Amino acid sequence: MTSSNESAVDIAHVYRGTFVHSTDHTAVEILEDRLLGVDTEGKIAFIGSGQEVDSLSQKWGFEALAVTQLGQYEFFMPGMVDTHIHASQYSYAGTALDLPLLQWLNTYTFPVEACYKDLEFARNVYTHVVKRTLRNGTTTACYFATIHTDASLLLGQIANDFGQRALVGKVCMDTNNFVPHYRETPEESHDETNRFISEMLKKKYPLVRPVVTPRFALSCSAALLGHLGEIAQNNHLHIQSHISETKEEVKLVKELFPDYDSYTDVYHKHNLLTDKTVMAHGCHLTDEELKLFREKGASVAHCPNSNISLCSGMLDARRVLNHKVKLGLGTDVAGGYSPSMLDAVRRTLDTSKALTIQDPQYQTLTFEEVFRLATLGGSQALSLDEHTGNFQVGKDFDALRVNAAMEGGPIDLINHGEGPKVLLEKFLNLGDDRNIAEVYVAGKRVVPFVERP
Ligand SMILES: O=c1[nH]c(=O)c2nc[nH]c2[nH]1
Ligand SMILES: [Zn+2]
Repeated sequence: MTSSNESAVDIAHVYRGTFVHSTDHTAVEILEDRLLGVDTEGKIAFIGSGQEVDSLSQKWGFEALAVTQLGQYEFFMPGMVDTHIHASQYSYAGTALDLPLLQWLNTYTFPVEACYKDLEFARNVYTHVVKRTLRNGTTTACYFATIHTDASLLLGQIANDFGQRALVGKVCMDTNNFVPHYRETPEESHDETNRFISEMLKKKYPLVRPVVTPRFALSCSAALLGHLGEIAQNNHLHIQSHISETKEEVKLVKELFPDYDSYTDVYHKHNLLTDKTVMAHGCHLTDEELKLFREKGASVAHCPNSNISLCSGMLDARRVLNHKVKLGLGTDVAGGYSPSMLDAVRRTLDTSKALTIQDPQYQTLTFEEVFRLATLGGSQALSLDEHTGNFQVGKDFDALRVNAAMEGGPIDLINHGEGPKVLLEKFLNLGDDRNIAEVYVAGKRVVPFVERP
């Protein structure tokens, strides 16, 4: 759909209908009867009123007849951002939730992760997790893989092939006394991280990047943490890890790193707390630690399903927001049993309500706020908000075409006259992948999947 037009860019697609998104000022902004144009690079070129279709088509050089019109119960929302998911744990998602974190790691997680030496095993699980998350509306995922470089590179390739925006981390761990066959030497971890980063960057994937991934302080020697901080700093890379998920873990970190002010300080002193760092959980962070997060621009990935499933704790998300610490949501498969960000939205609301039950004065998160955490908040938590997170001209078009009334879907009744805000609320609380008619990443339709030879 290109022709001579006033502007320098060519328009590839134009959509007309309702757009629902978040801004810094408004948790849910509803844009009704808008025209949104996507250029050939997949970026949002313009947003205008539907009434102005003729003047906009002249200005931008598209055929008014080629505009895609959304239906009455349809809307576009930004793609969701899963700020913390273990792709490698997807094989046992939905099982093994009967132990606390550290026993859970030793009993279920490490033995399974050790299997990713086998690239065919890895290919099968990684293909399923990328497809499942995309189908459920995750346009951006921040993945943990395993310690295996080649399998981690394969995850990057699969995300790229299916068109998902992703940060992919080769896990680093040189300490594991319980399952000693699943660990690296400090030298291996350092060298393989460098190889992982350089091979990943060589691919020049448009939407997939490496992320430096120390598993957590209990799995890494101080020397390894120091090396990883240096690698991240020298290459301006993202960093992900876990922090203060359980009280037992916090206590052990204190014993293992007695010379540090706090768990957060352990990462900070090793240059691992930056404005490109996302730390999962943070249930037991102190105010002092949250202040350090804020100062450094580091973010928290709230993983409520996992926090409840492993009985780790309940993150007080309101406190994190009050500290002005960037906050996103994570499924944390497989400590969290669901790969769907809609589940993360619901568990975030449940946790907030449980905190209100404990203290009626507690300011419960609203569904609008949680919608923002799942979209714009997540993009900010991953420092990707220049590219994605909402419908702002110049950002990539990462979007879900939601049909709240999809035939055969889980939402039976929409009352006469209910507007887009109610459709959004119903979708967040009742919807599933049947309501997600299409998924776009950087302007490209990635769901429904195109059958490949
Ligand atoms: O929920 C979690 N899942 C993990 O795999 C992990 N590793 C360290 N800490 C962790 N927490
Ligand atoms: Zn995790």
